[in-house]
Amino acid sequence: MSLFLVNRYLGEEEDGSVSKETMSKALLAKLQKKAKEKQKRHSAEQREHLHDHPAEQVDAQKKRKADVDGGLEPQQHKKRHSETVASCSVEPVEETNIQHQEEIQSDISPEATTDTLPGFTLVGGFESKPVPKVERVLPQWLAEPHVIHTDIKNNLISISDVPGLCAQLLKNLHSNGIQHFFPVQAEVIPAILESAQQGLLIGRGGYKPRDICVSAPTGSGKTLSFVIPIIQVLMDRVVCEVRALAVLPTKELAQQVHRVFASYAEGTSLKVVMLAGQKSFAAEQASLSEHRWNMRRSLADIVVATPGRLIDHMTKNSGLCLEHLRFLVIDEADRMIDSMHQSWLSQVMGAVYRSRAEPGSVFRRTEAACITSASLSPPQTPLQKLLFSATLTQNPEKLQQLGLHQPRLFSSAHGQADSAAASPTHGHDRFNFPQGLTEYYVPCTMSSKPLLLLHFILRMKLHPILCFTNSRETAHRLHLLLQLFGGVQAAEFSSQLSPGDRKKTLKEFEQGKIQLLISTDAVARGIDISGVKCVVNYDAPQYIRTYIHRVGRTARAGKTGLAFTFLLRVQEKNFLQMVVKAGSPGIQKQVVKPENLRSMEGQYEKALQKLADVIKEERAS
Ligand SMILES: Nc1ncnc2c1ncn2[C@@H]1O[C@H](COP(=O)(O)OP(=O)(O)OP(=O)(O)O)[C@@H](O)[C@H]1O
Repeated sequence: MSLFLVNRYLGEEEDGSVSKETMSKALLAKLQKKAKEKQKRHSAEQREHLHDHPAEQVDAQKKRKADVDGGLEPQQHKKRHSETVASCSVEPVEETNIQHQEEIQSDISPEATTDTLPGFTLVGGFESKPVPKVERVLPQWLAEPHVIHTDIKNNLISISDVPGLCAQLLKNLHSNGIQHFFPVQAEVIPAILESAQQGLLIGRGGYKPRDICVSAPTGSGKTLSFVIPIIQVLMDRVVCEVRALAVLPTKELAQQVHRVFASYAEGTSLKVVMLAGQKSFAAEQASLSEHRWNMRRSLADIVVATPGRLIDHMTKNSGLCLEHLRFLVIDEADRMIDSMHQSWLSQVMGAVYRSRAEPGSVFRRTEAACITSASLSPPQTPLQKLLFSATLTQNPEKLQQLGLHQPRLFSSAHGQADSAAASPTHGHDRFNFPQGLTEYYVPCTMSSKPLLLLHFILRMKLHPILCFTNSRETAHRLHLLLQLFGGVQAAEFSSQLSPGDRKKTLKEFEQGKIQLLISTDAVARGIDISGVKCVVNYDAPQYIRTYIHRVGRTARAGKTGLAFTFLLRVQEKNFLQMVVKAGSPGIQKQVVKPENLRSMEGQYEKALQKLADVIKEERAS
């Protein structure tokens, strides 16, 4: 028995002799015939379409498969469908109804709907279409930088060939052993000098000078490319005010840059002050300014600071006045962008544009905004940002956080015309590696790592070696283990050491008293240690930027150097891909045969046993 009974209007009964049943059957046969014809027509059309568009054939097959309920195969689906139908024991009348409904549904073809209902979008019928790849389009200043040569040795420029440097600076350069400028210096020094041609108070033509971004390999001499022009421009100042501020991510880097500024400011009246927590807060405050007869007098022309200490001085109102700031140097700029959450830049900008000068005065300062003829007319003291990094991001969104004004980019990563980096549409950042650097990876196991390191020092005599670990704990254990093994002058370096100990350790390493310095990434960036022949990544770095800065501690200033990265089997594929994608000229495999390590194994086992006791004792104390 059927669930529903549908009484259908069967037309006028012309002849009373024809029974209702006969008419039903006739109608059913007619409808079935019509449905079959329609089905045939539809499949013929589909075949024709797929023949014209073979690529869609695969999609159509996939779609057909996906359409099957619950992911069943077509056969199963058919079976289930027929079972369902059978279990309902549908009377012929209902069967007619089902077919009739199908017919009605198939009648609503997309064409028919859009034809009959113009302006309506048909929902459904989604098919995967090949979507054109979105290509990265960089702003022109990033896509077309001023190119810097990476080959230092063959592109030296005599210091006397760079115009605009005074006799005192040339003397200081000579006394620091510098006869030639490196390519980055030869490009960037004249650019900064040119932007200050009109003196300190106004930019070229009365306008704000363009900001400058520099992306050049590690050890290519970026420090002097801002130190020299800043000293040159500020040298003629009459009143002492803070006119240059260099911000660096770590205390060690701030000390290093402070030293360079101080040595080139010799023989001038410029005063360089460091705010990095090396001295007490009060001592730093006293070095910034003094008060006499109720007047503040600045004692600093150039301030070198870490962001944290800088904010301390600004918030505690310690006498740091930035209203006359002309140059803001952001060294290791990509790292500084990452620390932007500390909002140090917005605080600096706030202090710079807090000027009390009357509107229209030449000392008036307004932040660069949309350029109109009105906004350009009043001359004002300009602030120029100078950004430096070996791994400067090309991500405009990140750079945008720095609020750059019509920036100019000097970059070596775009140097080779055939390189993918030359393309502005390239999907990821590529960097240049120092020319004198040779990169190797060494396949290893966890237990063979210390033996490999010992092999490099004792057999291959590659010292001084700067060895990087990913954690303080690994650095400490490795140091203890090598001490227990004996025969190697090793030291460890991490943020756990006191500032004094850190300074002493670096000095001893530089003097050659330490053969192996085991360090965390505390010295990975910017630190310039002369004479490092070899860098060992005891733990493979996770990020390409970390790798570039670590290996960049060797092969500096046009010299040669070796970098070895110990890789576990599981790390090999990803690590090598990462390095090649970043633009490495090539990383070679260096296999150390197990028999080369065998003779050290006995002594190493003993050292390992002792290490367990030492660590226990350390934990207990
Ligand atoms: N013109 C030059 N002649 C000789 N030596 C130079 C010259 N310029 C810089 N150097 C030396 O090159 C070394 C590297 O310079 P610097 O530290 O400025 O490199 P960098 O590009 O800042 O590197 P990083 O990206 O690692 O910070 C330093 O020891 C520096 O004294």
